[in-house]
Order: sequence, then structure tokens, then C-alpha cells
Amino acid sequence: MTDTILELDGVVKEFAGFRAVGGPQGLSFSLRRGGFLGLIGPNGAGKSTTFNLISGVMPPTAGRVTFDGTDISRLSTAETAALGLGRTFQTPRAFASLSVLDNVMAGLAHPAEGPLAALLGRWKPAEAELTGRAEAALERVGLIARRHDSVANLSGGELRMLEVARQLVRAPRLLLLDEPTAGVDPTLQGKLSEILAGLHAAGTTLVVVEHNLGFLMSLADSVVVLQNGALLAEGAPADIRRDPAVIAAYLGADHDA
Ligand SMILES: Nc1ncnc2c1ncn2[C@@H]1O[C@H](COP(=O)(O)OP(=O)(O)OP(=O)(O)O)[C@@H](O)[C@H]1O
Repeated sequence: MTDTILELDGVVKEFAGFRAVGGPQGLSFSLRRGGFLGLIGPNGAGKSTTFNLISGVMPPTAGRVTFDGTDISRLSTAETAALGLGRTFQTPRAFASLSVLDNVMAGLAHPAEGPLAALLGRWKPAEAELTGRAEAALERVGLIARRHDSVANLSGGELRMLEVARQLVRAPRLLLLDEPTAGVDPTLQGKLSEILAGLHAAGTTLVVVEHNLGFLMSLADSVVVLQNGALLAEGAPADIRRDPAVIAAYLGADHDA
């Protein structure tokens, strides 16, 4: 088992000839097991597309994504999830007709143990145990009192926390979070910060895309900066804050670090 859990090697994504990710060289960076990477860059820099390439929403045009030694470049989202990869989306997704609790339970319908284990009957926890796990996740994100509500009654920030709860029950080894603080009120942001620090301390590898740099820089132990789909800078948060190229391209522009 190597220390590297995620590696992008010369990754390129083109949409109708437009290179959204990759720049001239292709995008390459790696992440150590248990690391907490902040992925930042101006609007349109390619952050969400990079998440899509890692999680299997779409394949790269060229290059390779390796997760824990396995080439996942051509795998589907279900296959990457079965390997232990979790993600949330920039626009939160939920089953509109289900309750808050049932949305979290639905996350357990794709166990990290994989479909084969389910087929063989090796993964059959009791309903009560599943409910207990889902309720514990809702407690952690501050939504336990809302468990029987329809998700239609949740605010945008609460929907984001629900997405986090859906990942917590699955306990992925690598968790990608796309703008988790967007629309989340300061109280829930504090809770989110505690949850992410707790996951990090417990050994989960995290990659977080975030425009709230104050939030991200206090949690991440390394940062990758993208600009026009290419790697602009990579390093410790304190060094990134001081990097003149980053300040010129991003931090100094319209964001308060
Ligand atoms: N499905 C698609 N088809 C065509 N172009 C796309 C598609 N997805 C993304 N793009 C383009 O790729 C570029 C990178 O987009 P992406 O959403 O990855 O950036 P981002 O860094 O996540 O931006 P933001 O911070 O605004 O969310 C943008 O120019 C975008 O318009």
C-alpha cells in the first residue's frame, strides 16, 4: 500500500474542442492518504469538471486517474463509489419525494462493500441498524429534528448538510466536497468545519472545492490552484496565500482570503 491514494496523470477534458481541464501539459497532481486538499481557482477554472473526472461522471479525453492503485479513468460513478469514493455536488441533489431520513437511508442502498457482497448476502444489516446509522449522521449535521420532514422543506444550506450526511453514512475513504459552505449559515458552517476536521483526524482523505477561502485554508493541509484548467500552484496553505501568481490570478481579484 503506497502513501498516495489519488493521482491525476496528464488529465485532459475537452468539450467540443474546448479544453476545460488540462492546459498545455495535462493536469497532474497527487494526494497522500489521509490528506486534506483544498482545490481552488477562479470561476470556470475547471474544479467541478475535475471532480467529475475523478468520480466517474465523465471520462477524461486523455490521461489517467488512479485511486489507490486502480485506474478509475473509465469507471462509472457507481463503480468509483463501490471502491470507496464519495462526493457531493455543487448543486445539492436529493430525492424530492422522500423524507430527510429516507434520503440518507437511500445513500446506504449503494454500500461501499459493493454490489457483489450484497448479491452474496454478506451485506444484510438489520433495518434498525441502518436507521440508527442514518440518524447518527443526521445528528452530526444538525438535521436530526428534521428527519421526518420532506426534503422540499429544507433550505439550500440544509440540503447541502443532507448531502454531507448521505456521505457520512457510507464512510468513503476519499470524499470530494464541491462548495460545501455555499448557502450554509454560520452555525451550520461551524458544524461542518468540526465534521471535516473529525473526518480528517479519523483518516478520511478529503478534497474540497470552496470559494470560502477562510473556511478552507483553516482545514486543508495542502492546496492546488487551477487557472484555465491548468495547475497554477500547489503547496501548503500559508505558501499559497503568499504566492504572487495566485494573488494576481485569484486571491487579489474578488475573493477575500
Ligand atoms: N458539460 C460541459 N459542456 C461544455 N462546457 C463545459 C461543461 N462543463 C464545464 N464546461 C466548461 O468548462 C469550464 C470549467 O468549468 P467548471 O464548472 O469545471 O469550472 P469551476 O472551476 O468548477 O467553476 P465554478 O467555480 O464557477 O464552479 C468552464 O468554461 C465551463 O463552461
